[in-house]
Amino acid sequence: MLVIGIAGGTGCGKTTVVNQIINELPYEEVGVISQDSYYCDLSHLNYDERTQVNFDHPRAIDFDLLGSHLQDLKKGIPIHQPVYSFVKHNRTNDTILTHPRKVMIVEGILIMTNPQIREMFDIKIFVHADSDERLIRRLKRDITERGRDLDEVLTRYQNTLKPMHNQFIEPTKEYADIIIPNNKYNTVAIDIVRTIINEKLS
Ligand SMILES: Nc1ncnc2c1ncn2[C@@H]1O[C@H](COP(=O)(O)OP(=O)(O)O)[C@@H](O)[C@H]1O
Ligand SMILES: O=c1ccn([C@@H]2O[C@H](COP(=O)(O)O)[C@@H](O)[C@H]2O)c(=O)[nH]1
Repeated sequence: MLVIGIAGGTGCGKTTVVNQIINELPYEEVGVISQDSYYCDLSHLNYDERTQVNFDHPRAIDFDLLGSHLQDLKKGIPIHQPVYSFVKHNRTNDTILTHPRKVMIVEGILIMTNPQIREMFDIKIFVHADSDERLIRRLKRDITERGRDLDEVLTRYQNTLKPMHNQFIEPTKEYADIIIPNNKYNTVAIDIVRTIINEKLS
């Protein structure tokens, strides 16, 4: 199994890049794991308390569960990937049965901050977009798709997103084998990654 880690700040385009990569690749050969599925279970907190959580700090992620799921997949064992609700700020009761594939892509802002998880990646990719571009994209996405308003996104950006990005996420760029500039759609970089995957699959 080839495990590819794709990191980068919020709104840089990780999910979009993953979808572009797997588009046109054989469905049964490639699987995706999202770090968002591994936000810690916050059922012990009420909704208002959950809105105050710093979701951009590594401790927000259940890396133990992510690590054991990756180990299982490497051994050929299917996993039940949790499903997260950004509207409720919590894990749902649903899971997605995720089968091991020849290529597994793991994407998320903090996946390269954890040394054990980092070591599991055969290829490490960092997607870069400038912070103003990321903020604009996040504003549009969170308002249309994640039930937020302008004030929520800007307050969270100032209080946690920006400082956590600078402290934890941006420094993981140094671990990357490939950095994809993504201020604009980057079809050349996508083609290169797809070629690498196709070589593995052939
Ligand atoms: N290169 C790009 N140019 C313009 N908009 C983009 C680009 N890549 C992604 N987007 C848009 O930005 C938003 C955030 O992208 P997404 O892939 O969800 O980022 P991430 O997963 O890194 O948070 C989405 O609405 C997406 O359509
Ligand atoms: O309940 C939550 C959990 C996370 N977030 C924010 O999500 C982003 C990470 O997702 P991307 O798709 O990479 O943008 C992170 O910046 C958290 O702040 C949230 O808003 N609510």
